[in-house]
Amino acid sequence: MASVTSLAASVNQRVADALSAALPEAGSADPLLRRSDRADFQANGMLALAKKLKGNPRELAGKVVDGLEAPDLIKEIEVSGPGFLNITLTDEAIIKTLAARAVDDRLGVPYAAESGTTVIDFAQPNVAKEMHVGHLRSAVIGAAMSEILEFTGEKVIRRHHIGDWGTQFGMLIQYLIEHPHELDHKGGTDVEVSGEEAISNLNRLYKASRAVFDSDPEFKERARQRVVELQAGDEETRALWQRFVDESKIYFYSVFNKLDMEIRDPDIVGESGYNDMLAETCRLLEESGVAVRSEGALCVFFDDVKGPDGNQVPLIVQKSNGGYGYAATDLSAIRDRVQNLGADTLLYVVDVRQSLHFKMVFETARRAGWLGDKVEAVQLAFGTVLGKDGKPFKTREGETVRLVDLLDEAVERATTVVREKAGKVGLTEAEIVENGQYVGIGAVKYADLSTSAVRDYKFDLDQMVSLNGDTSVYLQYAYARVQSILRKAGDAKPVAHPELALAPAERALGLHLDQFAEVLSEVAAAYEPHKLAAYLYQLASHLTTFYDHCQVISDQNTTEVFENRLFLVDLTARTLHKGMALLGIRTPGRL
Ligand SMILES: NC(=[NH2+])NCCC[C@H](N)C(=O)O
Repeated sequence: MASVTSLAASVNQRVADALSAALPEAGSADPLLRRSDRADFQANGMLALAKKLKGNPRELAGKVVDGLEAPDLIKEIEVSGPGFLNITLTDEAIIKTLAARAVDDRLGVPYAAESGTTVIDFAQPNVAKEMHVGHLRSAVIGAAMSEILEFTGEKVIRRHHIGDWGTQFGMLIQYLIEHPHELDHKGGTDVEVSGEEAISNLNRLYKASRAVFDSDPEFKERARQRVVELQAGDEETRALWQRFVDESKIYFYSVFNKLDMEIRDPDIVGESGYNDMLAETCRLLEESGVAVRSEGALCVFFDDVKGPDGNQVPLIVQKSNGGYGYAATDLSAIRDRVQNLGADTLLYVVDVRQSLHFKMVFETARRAGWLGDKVEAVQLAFGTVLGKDGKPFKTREGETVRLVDLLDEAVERATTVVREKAGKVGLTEAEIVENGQYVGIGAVKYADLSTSAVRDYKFDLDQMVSLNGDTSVYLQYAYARVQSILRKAGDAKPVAHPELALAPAERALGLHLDQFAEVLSEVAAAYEPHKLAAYLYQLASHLTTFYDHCQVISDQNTTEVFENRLFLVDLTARTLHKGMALLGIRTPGRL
């Protein structure tokens, strides 16, 4: 696998060389190269540099032009405005670079120069509870980030920090002890249980136990005692707890399956997985003085975290009754992930409403020395999913919307859209059903991934499955259209012909294709998958313009033009496919 130097990087290097030759005292100044409308690229670096060295920017730019020798790469370079450089590349350089990208499925994307181990915490629903849209966001964004990081060479360890511990389990387990057959499935233990059955079982049990808990003080007390036994590792209690976890996993897997997402069992390490570390975590914090006792509770204080009354609001790692909460678990998880899993980066894909929690947890871990001086802890925070009306997403009855219902509806709408066009392509019923799934689930994922994560976004199915605009189905159709051209081309192979003169639409498409690697490395570095979505959308738009101006299959074309255009659309299809796959979205060949 050869990693390919992008056109932008090549040009940048040549301009930088010419710049330091023209002005040795400039050292290794950055030419600040950008894509431009006026030419292919514009370099703005001469302005700042001339200002710094008290020279004339146009003069300096002129010297750079005179000293630049790159006939293979640069067709035209001129000084413009107050001292910009407008740079136009040769057609040959564009096609040659793309040909180098096309050799294998890495598409010339290099492995990151500095890669390490990232432990990514995402897709973390709660046991015995229905999944909601917030869990969708974490799953979709986290899965995409994992794939992207892995593709750029990072070692990625996935952790699904499911909520499987805490006081409500005392209530559930105690209820199950008193009503032993409530979780049973008709037909014995080895019947196949569906996700639907599993969640309805759990919902029923939750409601029933809650009712007793609220009305019967003695039950409440027994439930409290049960938590203690659970946390102390009592065998019978543990076994019953395990049944809740197993039943929930059946449900989680069915939802993830619907989402066309693979979640591996060993990667599910819930809150309970850190139980044995909690006491030690607290002891270390207390001994080092990072945490102090305050009214019986073990607390960490922060100068800049204050409540409305002006008093500091601490992070509570152990409650005054001795119980450990969410923070103690997260701190223990950090110790595990750094010390045992060797993480250099801890990435948390969690709702922005938990930002204060993570800020305090990270700071505590830092004070305790658990992050060393090189481990980075980052929350990739996402905003709230809103309804069409812009208000938090609820049913008309004011309840949280069930994730599965949403997904089913998305697939249903998408299937209608697919069916309307199916005749033209000659899809079979089975293909319509399959494509409906790919389009519906893709639509939900793409809507989530195409806006900056931290912003709230509106869950609007009509918009999501629209054929026009920034939607996954638009991209999927673009992909399918290329596949149809490639099928029509029959045995003809895509061949790059660097000697050809390119039409403007070909150049624009080509230059955009070449940016794939750079976009990916940006996305990986800044944890911004929406930039990959934007890139792919622009790619599809360039493709559309290309179709409008350049026919691939036409009597007017020479064999070389035909093969070269085939080459361009084929590389576009492969780039779309790869990019969409990284986002977790399928690209059917016929749509
Ligand atoms: N390490 C973590 N705290 N991860 C986030 C867990 C999210 C939590 N289960 C929730 O549903 O809100």
